[in-house]
Amino acid sequence: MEFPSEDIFLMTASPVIKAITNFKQVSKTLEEFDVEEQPSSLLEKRYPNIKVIQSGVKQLKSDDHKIFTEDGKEYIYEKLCLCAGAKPKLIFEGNPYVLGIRDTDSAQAFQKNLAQAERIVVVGNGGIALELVYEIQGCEVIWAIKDKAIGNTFFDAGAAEFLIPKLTAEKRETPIECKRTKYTMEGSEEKERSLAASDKLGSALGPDWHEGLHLKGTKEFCHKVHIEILCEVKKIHLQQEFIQLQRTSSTFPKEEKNVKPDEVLWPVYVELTNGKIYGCDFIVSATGVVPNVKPFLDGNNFAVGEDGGLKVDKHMHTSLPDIYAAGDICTASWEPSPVWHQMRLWTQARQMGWYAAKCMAADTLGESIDMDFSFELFAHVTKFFNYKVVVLGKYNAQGLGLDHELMLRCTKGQEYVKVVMQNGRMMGAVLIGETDLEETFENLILNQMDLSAYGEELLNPDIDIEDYFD
Ligand SMILES: Cc1cc2nc3c(=O)[nH]c(=O)nc-3n(C[C@H](O)[C@H](O)[C@H](O)COP(=O)(O)OP(=O)(O)OC[C@H]3O[C@@H](n4cnc5c(N)ncnc54)[C@H](O)[C@@H]3O)c2cc1C
Ligand SMILES: NC(=O)c1ccc[n+]([C@@H]2O[C@H](COP(=O)([O-])OP(=O)(O)OC[C@H]3O[C@@H](n4cnc5c(N)ncnc54)[C@H](O)[C@@H]3O)[C@@H](O)[C@H]2O)c1
Repeated sequence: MEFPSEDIFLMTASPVIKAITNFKQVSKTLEEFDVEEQPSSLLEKRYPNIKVIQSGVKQLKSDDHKIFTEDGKEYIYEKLCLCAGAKPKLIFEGNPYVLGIRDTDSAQAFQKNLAQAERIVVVGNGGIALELVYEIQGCEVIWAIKDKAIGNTFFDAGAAEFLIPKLTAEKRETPIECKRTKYTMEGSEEKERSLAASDKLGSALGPDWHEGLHLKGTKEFCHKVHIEILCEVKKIHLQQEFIQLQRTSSTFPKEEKNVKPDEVLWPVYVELTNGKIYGCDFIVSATGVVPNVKPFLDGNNFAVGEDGGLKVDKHMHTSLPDIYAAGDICTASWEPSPVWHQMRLWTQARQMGWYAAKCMAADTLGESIDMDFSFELFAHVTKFFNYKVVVLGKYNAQGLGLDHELMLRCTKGQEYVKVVMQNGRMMGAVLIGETDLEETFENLILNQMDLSAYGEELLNPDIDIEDYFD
């Protein structure tokens, strides 16, 4: 707290605040922490100059340095940091059978619907879809993806193949403990939580969000996932519409894989661009996010990135005076390190928030500030299909064009190691399983040492690679 005598207002639409606890720097850039929901009074007690105002911001007048909240109040700021996150980018938004997952309310609504479901369709191929298809039990999942292989935001086809057997496993394994951010709800008060209106945007759930949920449908089996590749959703037909089309159009496609007796109908039918139709109880749209900029744009001439976020420079400053932004709402618009890119993740939101605060303080004091080290290398640790997953740098050769080489090491059911090399330098890596390679590879990517002489030996499991580079 650099300015204990200044008033700091934390304005939030959510009744609880998220606090980071047990923060641990696992390596130079990989970090591990718990995220807890806490009543705002705890923060106010700890820092008396912070006041939490629980009301959504409905308007910003940047020319007047004023913001207006939904409870009819207005506030003047000297410096403002916008951290309003993102919203799910839903397909067929507004269709009552299409659900998104973002905050506690939407996750609970999903759980409730799943408890009555026999079959659902999951659309999307990123973090949420990967977690869902693995966690859901007792409900058939039709997983519709645009790509050839699963998990396109994190993996290539090789890694996808390594992971697939876990989806056909009969039994769920005991979850592994791994170094990744953990999400708990300790300290939050149920009473407060239930007051949150369902149309209000709460905080994104983040890591381990499904651990407190019971993700089970009506059946007794474990996984039953059918994957439809290279397709999108063309149309969603409600039951009545579907019956009508079946009756009147001789060319209308037949429903695939009907698990119910012929005369029993599904509430909703999904028509895919590959011509197939699946009946289901509901659809989950896990199709990414859009920055939540709407309340702030009207009347303010922000520069906005291609992904819809508020553009920020290397000091987290937006294009408007005294307004900064951090986390999912912003689009990093500085010239990034060759091995860093933005991804809307907890870790980056925390790093950006921390660094934005330092930039705001430095500006106030008229001091200069260097870019935070965390933006030197993209580093993320998570868990998919009960494997520890570490992704580093340009792990999918993002932006490297054809000018790169891949090296692989894979032991079925145990580990998958991929490194991305360019001109003898390591540019990125995907590590699945307990590889213990993250620190060494992090160093090799950061120091850009010429590794040409080592060739394939880099991934030789019989060599202790750490000794090589000490
Ligand atoms: C299901 C799910 C699982 C995820 N899993 C992971 C994971 O395993 N690892 C990982 O790194 N990341 C994960 N993420 C991503 C991560 O949760 C987000 O990147 C991160 O929460 C972004 O932080 P943020 O502070 O920018 O936004 P948020 O956490 O969304 O917080 C935005 C805050 O702004 C408030 N707000 C919004 N509009 C207004 C307004 N008009 N006025 C006032 N307040 C407002 C909201 O109430 C909220 O409190 C996951 C996301 C989801 C949805
Ligand atoms: N373990 C983790 O690290 C983790 C887990 C869950 C979520 N997250 C983060 O939370 C956020 C939300 O997750 P998400 O899975 O919704 O987003 P995502 O960005 O990870 O994935 C979106 C997926 O939807 C696909 N898609 C986009 N439009 C589509 C369309 N019209 N039809 C079909 N597919 C479409 C994309 O190809 C991509 O596969 C992301 O920022 C993600 O990184 C992270």
